[in-house]
Amino acid sequence: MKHYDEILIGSGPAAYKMSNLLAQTDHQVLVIEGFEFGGTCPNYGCEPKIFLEGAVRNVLQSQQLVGKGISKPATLDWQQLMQTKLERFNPWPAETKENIAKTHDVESGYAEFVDDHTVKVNGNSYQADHIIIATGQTPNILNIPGKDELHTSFDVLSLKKLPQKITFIGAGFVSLELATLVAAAGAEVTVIMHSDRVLRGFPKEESSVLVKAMQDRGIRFMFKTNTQSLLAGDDELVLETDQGSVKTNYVVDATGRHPNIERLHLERTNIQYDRNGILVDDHLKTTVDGVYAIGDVVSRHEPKLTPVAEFEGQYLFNYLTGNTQDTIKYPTIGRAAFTYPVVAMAGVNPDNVVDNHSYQIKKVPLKYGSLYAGQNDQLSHLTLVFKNQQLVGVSAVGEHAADDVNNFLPVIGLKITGKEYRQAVMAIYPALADKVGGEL
Ligand SMILES: Cc1cc2nc3c(=O)[nH]c(=O)nc-3n(C[C@H](O)[C@H](O)[C@H](O)COP(=O)(O)OP(=O)(O)OC[C@H]3O[C@@H](n4cnc5c(N)ncnc54)[C@H](O)[C@@H]3O)c2cc1C
Ligand SMILES: NC(=O)c1ccc[n+]([C@@H]2O[C@H](COP(=O)([O-])OP(=O)(O)OC[C@H]3O[C@@H](n4cnc5c(N)ncnc54)[C@H](O)[C@@H]3O)[C@@H](O)[C@H]2O)c1
Repeated sequence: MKHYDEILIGSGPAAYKMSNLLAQTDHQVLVIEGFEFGGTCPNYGCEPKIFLEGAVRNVLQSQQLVGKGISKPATLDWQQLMQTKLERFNPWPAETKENIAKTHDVESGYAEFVDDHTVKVNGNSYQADHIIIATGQTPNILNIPGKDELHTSFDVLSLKKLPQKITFIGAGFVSLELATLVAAAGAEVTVIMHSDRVLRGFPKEESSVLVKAMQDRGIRFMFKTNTQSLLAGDDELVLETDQGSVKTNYVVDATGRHPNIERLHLERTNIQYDRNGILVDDHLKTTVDGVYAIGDVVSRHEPKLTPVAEFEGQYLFNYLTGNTQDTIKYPTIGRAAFTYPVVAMAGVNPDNVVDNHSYQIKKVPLKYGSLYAGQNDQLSHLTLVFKNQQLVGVSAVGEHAADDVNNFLPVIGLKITGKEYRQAVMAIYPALADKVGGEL
């Protein structure tokens, strides 16, 4: 049986980061990928999503400026946009595989464990000093009658012809981002959620601004609604809910994602997991010596995002090659829903600040600045959370909310004061970052 230094199971951002770092060593490495090389983010996640969002944002911005300098708003040609997207993204998995194969052995196929230290793929068994599980997550599918008719984000991001009526179940990142895209392209969109709010984990105020803006563009929200079945009608689908039926042409299940562990056959091993993923210690080691887990498949509190997956890939490389013995420590993590407007945050959520004299919350409307007013952006605002005068949280809603939050991140992560920031940095004016020094 062939023995490697490292076996990487999966080739998404977590494993790809490690694979690239290991390529600079003399380690013998095997990378096993069951589906598209490169994983979720570049093939059917962040990257195609933000690519499509580029045109969508232009269209929505132009609509916002009608009567304020633009006489005719732009319109979106979904088929043309999708064709452009497919031409760019279709070659990526093969190119990624080719790139990995320059320095490592590769297997296309789903890996499974035979025992604690043996992995099998395509009928071949392998062992390694270190086996790294980086298998990510996959969309949930509701267990309702008609579930075979449900689509996922994967389908939407390659949808060649836009259905007239599209319904999303769930109101998290995936649902609201994709609803923004297809609604801008002309689909009639309904978002159904079982709770009374969208984007759990983000501040209520910013999330409510987003819902109002989406409703103003004609997107329908059904709160506190439970989906019961999806039935084929005469010429439409009928989604039955406890609040009545919804006639639609296409239904997207966006009720969350779960760790990709079924195919690994962990029951043949002592590797433990829970519903959030594989259990690891502070060195990302599983409950079996020599076996590690990184990326979205890990059970942890930190959000399941590409930069977090890559950070773990980098950390584990450093740990396994003896560059560090430290336990993993996560930096301040920013996150955003790329809706229109964008909702973004990092650090302490103002909703979680209990009445405590050491905290101060500052609200900063942005619509008065010429940069925002020139785009007729009436919604943008920032919320800053200070603890004993130190910035510990920032959230924002607006067209530029992701960059606005990014601009404040170093202040939180490096724990610097406003005085230290202003002494060290003078940002370009007028631009997004120019407000950081002034607001601290
Ligand atoms: C629609 C969408 C939009 C997103 N947008 C953003 C965003 O804007 N910003 C952001 O930070 N994050 C975003 N994410 C999340 C981001 O894609 C993930 O956090 C990231 O891809 C995680 O990387 P990973 O390497 O852990 O897993 P993945 O990228 O999921 O890669 C895991 C790989 O393992 C493979 N695999 C699974 N089981 C096996 C097996 N048994 N054997 C071999 N291979 C296997 C899979 O096929 C897959 O290729 C988005 C996700 C989605 C779905
Ligand atoms: N911009 C980004 O960074 C980005 C974008 C997309 C995905 N992601 C990553 O992918 C993960 C998954 O995103 P997601 O949107 O699929 O999940 P999510 O957990 O963000 O949202 C799931 C939604 O489905 C609802 N829901 C759950 N069960 C339901 C049920 N039975 N019926 C109706 N509604 C139900 C939840 O209340 C929630 O609104 C995110 O947590 C994030 O880590 C990130």
